[in-house]
Amino acid sequence: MKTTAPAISFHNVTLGYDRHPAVHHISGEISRGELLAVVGPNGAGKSTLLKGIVGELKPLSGSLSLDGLGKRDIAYLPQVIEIDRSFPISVFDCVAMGLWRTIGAWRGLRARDKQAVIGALRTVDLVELADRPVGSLSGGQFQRMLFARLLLQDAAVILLDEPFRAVDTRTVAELIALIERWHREGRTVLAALHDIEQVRAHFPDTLLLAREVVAWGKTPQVLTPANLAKSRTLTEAFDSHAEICERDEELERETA
Ligand SMILES: Nc1ncnc2c1ncn2[C@@H]1O[C@H](COP(=O)(O)OP(=O)(O)OP(=O)(O)O)[C@@H](O)[C@H]1O
Repeated sequence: MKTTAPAISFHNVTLGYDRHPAVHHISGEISRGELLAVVGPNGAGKSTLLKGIVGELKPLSGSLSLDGLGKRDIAYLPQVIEIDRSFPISVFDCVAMGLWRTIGAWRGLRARDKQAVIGALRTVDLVELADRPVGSLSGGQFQRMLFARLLLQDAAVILLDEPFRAVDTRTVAELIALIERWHREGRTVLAALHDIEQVRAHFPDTLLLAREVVAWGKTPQVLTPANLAKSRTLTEAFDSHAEICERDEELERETA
């Protein structure tokens, strides 16, 4: 049973594209301060769920609520492949964008804002590269830069989509330390991940998805061999058959 106030509540929510559900009938709550891994095979709907929370996708049915939180309280890191790395901007300026919420889009940076940017760059060990264009960074450096920007965003809820993709082991350890710091600070952190051992080691709670919820709760109880096998079977079955949501069809027949 959850003891703390929810940060995000799902009410039988279905999310998808062009009216085709990608993840459906999700109900449940994510508590404030939770460190939750969202796990599932390719195509299970992990990114779709995060996009639903951040408001990039409107529910096809059902609803989700951010209890007492606004969109501005959410920081979202999409998958690296969705980010345009050719944007002509320096590492410093890109990280400074994390301050947008506090200083507004058009005001210049004050001395203390610049110090905050340098501090965030120092945390991720990128001060030396502050003047470089973002396009010249390696995959791991680029991801560290995005984490520095998240640090400055100071958000209550942080959503990370595959944050360790194309990142070396040392950087992964540093980024996990930052995630654990956010957790200690009482922020709600969700990360879509595929490395099960990483999840077991660092994430107390897990939501296992396969186009629907397979299991949701304490990580050791969720990541059982039986649940993992079920998630693979369900995702494959959904991918090969379902164009439309069968449960919705049944409901329509019942209520017709
Ligand atoms: N923009 C889109 N338009 C149409 N279908 C999409 C779109 N994005 C995702 N999908 C489909 O929605 C389903 C869920 O995709 P999603 O990206 O959420 O899964 P995932 O669990 O994040 O997968 P991965 O581990 O491969 O990143 C997939 O069948 C995918 O093809």
